[in-house]
Amino acid sequence: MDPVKQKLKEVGSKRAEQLKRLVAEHGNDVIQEVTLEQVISGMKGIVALLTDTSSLDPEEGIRFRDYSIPELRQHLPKLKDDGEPLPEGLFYLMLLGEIPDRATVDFISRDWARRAADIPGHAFDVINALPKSAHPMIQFNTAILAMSTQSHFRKAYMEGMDKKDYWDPMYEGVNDLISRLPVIAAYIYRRVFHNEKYIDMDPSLDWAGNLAHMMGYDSEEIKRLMRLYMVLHADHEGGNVSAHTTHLVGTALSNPYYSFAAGMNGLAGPLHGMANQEVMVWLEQLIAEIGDNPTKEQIREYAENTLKQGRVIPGYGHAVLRKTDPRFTEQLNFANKYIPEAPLIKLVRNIYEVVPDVLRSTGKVKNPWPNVDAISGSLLTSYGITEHPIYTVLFGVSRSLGVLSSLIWDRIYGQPLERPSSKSLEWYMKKVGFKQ
Ligand SMILES: CC(=O)SCCNC(=O)CCNC(=O)[C@H](O)C(C)(C)COP(=O)(O)OP(=O)(O)OC[C@H]1O[C@@H](n2cnc3c(N)ncnc32)[C@H](O)[C@@H]1OP(=O)(O)O
Ligand SMILES: O=C([O-])CC(=O)C(=O)O
Repeated sequence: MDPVKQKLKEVGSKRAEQLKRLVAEHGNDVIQEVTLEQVISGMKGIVALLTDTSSLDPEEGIRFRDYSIPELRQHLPKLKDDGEPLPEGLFYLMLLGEIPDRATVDFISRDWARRAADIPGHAFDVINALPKSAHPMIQFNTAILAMSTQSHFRKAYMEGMDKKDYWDPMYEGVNDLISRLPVIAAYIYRRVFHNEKYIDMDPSLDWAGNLAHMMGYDSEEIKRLMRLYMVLHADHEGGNVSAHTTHLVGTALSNPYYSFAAGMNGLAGPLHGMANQEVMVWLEQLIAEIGDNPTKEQIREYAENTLKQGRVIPGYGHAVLRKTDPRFTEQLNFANKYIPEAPLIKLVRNIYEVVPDVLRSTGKVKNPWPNVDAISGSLLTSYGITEHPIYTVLFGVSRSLGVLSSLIWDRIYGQPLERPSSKSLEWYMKKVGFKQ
């Protein structure tokens, strides 16, 4: 048996038992009070989900199974000592709660390369049936759904599998799906932006290195950047739109392809993953209007104008974070180390000095600081990956690591159908004694 799966079986059965006991012994304990405002403001701050893969602190940012990003970069296996951690290792950490050794990471790389070779031809046919002008996220999601014809989970369910074993076909499907996403993403990229000049997978490469290779980038620098990108975007606890949606749809026992496609539809929204493309549109407009070397005063004016038009400044603000996103900082450190003079990076740095003040002065923005999307596109563009519409697809490839390892755990825990209650405005008014 696959050693990762074997280990998961041992760890999983113990934790599933613990959860059962916890609910049996403490099911009626009160854990939180909820205000009307929390409900109406998008359930912010309401603890309502069980997710082990990562947790988010408003001040400190993300921790993957208790490891901060700098700690991950220190401890996860790398191809070279001065390189970036391999995303395969992060997948293992999120799935199993411990740092893998290099041999285990190599096993996952090889396993994914093997699985990626079996993508059904119709996944490419449905992409080809779409106009090239269809946004890459439309093409990406269509292909994900098309691949669900191969779902182990659906097959096992139809054959009447005992529900305590659901995690097993879910594990298989999740690994198939993760392994294939770089191939699909690169195919869409080459189709839309490089005249359909496709590049075959190199099964000797790691998962992220292969993505760079299939997109047409074989330099070590871009592979390193891709590994960093894939690690940083992988997870952000369970309440963000893509993770929550994947989980929600999964609770209906939809297969991993359906569940993940649902999450990706959320990622494609401009307030979530698509913000990485929106940032580039905002920057391009700024450059078109003012020039590529704007003063801080000009940036301030441009940002204020955006707000006057009733629009958001993309890449800034967050639903949970109340400080600069460490994923922004990590990318900025990377840029400062390798490409400090890149014009877009200079612009990002200048914007960082101006926009928080502009947002603070509105008096309503809860977090005026940059999030992950404020720099990711500028970094990719500075390395020559200039086609902005592909950025959310790259985010999606990375996000699969977190939300799909959580989906396996959902089935290990036997999480039931998610079904909160909804009430009318009249109900809320009555509940709090509101006088009309
Ligand atoms: C990977 C990710 O998903 S990271 C987030 C990516 N998204 C973006 O960068 C888009 C820009 N940012 C935003 O729109 C928001 O900050 C969000 C969607 C990320 C968070 O939204 P919320 O939790 O509702 O933010 P918050 O509670 O601070 O909102 C309060 C007000 O400030 C506004 N606001 C928040 N951020 C911004 C911003 N960057 N620019 C302008 N206004 C903003 C909100 O629109 C809201 O206005 P309203 O009361 O008139 O409706
Ligand atoms: O946490 C959130 O709501 C959004 C976010 O940054 C992410 O999903 O990466």
